[in-house]
Amino acid sequence: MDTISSLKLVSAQNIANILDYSSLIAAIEKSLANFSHRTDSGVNQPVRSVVIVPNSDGFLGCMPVYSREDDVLATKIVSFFPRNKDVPTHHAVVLVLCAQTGVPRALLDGDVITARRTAATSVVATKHLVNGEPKILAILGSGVQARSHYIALSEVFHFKQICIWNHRPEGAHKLADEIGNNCVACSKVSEAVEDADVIVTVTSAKDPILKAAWVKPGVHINAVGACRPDWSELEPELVNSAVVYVDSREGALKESGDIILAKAEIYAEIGEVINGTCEAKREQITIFKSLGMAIEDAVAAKLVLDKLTVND
Ligand SMILES: NC(=O)c1ccc[n+]([C@@H]2O[C@H](COP(=O)([O-])OP(=O)(O)OC[C@H]3O[C@@H](n4cnc5c(N)ncnc54)[C@H](O)[C@@H]3O)[C@@H](O)[C@H]2O)c1
Ligand SMILES: O=C(O)[C@@H]1CCCCN1
Repeated sequence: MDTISSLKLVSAQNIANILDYSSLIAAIEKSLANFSHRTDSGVNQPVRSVVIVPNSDGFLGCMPVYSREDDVLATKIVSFFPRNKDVPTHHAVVLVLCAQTGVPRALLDGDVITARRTAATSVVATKHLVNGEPKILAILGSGVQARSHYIALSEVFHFKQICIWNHRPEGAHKLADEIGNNCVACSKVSEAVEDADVIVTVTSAKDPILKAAWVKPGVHINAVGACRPDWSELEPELVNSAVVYVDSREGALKESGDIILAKAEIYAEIGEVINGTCEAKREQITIFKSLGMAIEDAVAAKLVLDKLTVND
């Protein structure tokens, strides 16, 4: 048997056409809840293993997972080279294997999956943690995740205004032009976030860009960048003034500089809020620290493969 010739290959374009946010958000919400059941979950997901590539700031992450409920066995391989200029900074593939035999079944482009499942995860966290009906969204960063977060959050919430800041102002202006008339590019982070009900940090910053003094009481923050233990996007005072939620406690304690450097207390996993075992403290400043989990990629890949099978 030739493993390669029997693999189904699924392109980015194909995935972009069929992976809709409404199904994805529902699937991600279920998987986050299931993951946080731990011993009863039937999810076997080690913390991502990371290989550092010296002198490039780059790294390679391997993200395997098995989920009994989803009947899926998969692994994502993702690289992140933040200094890339002519090619994107992130590249990924998702390999799905038969959960009964281990036979490799499909290899999917991982770029669209990563962009959409990360944004869908932030949507789920925002739904559970935002205080009231959010009207103003601030996005810090103007790359791939900034775009997917704008699209995914706008599917669920109706923002009157969107404020974009980027460390290179031309990036913020370009994204603001793409989004249109209820969107402004801001030259300072403080200006972008001062009235925001929801803030998304999606930068490659290694040092804090967002400060406690700039945000409103009760704001909800999705902190999506800074995935290394010595990188952070949030000032420690901000992290320690908030109620901190994470995707995975083990992942956050190993990888999140925002939490490790601030010596912050993790209140709950977002799955524990969905399961009703921990409270959503909506009136306080809430931070959802997202590092990204293999289960998110696996359920997204499964959605794609299920839709392809139906259409075959
Ligand atoms: N939590 C998750 O599941 C998950 C998944 C994918 C990506 N990410 C992270 O989200 C972040 C954004 O990813 P992306 O795919 O949009 O990347 P991208 O390269 O498309 O965009 C990066 C953005 O950060 C800005 N930036 C670069 N250096 C900066 C600096 N020193 N200070 C401030 N801003 C800077 C760039 O101008 C750009 O707007 C990255 O940190 C990435 O690793 C997280
Ligand atoms: O979960 C992910 O896919 C990403 C990869 C890059 C670093 C942060 N997390």
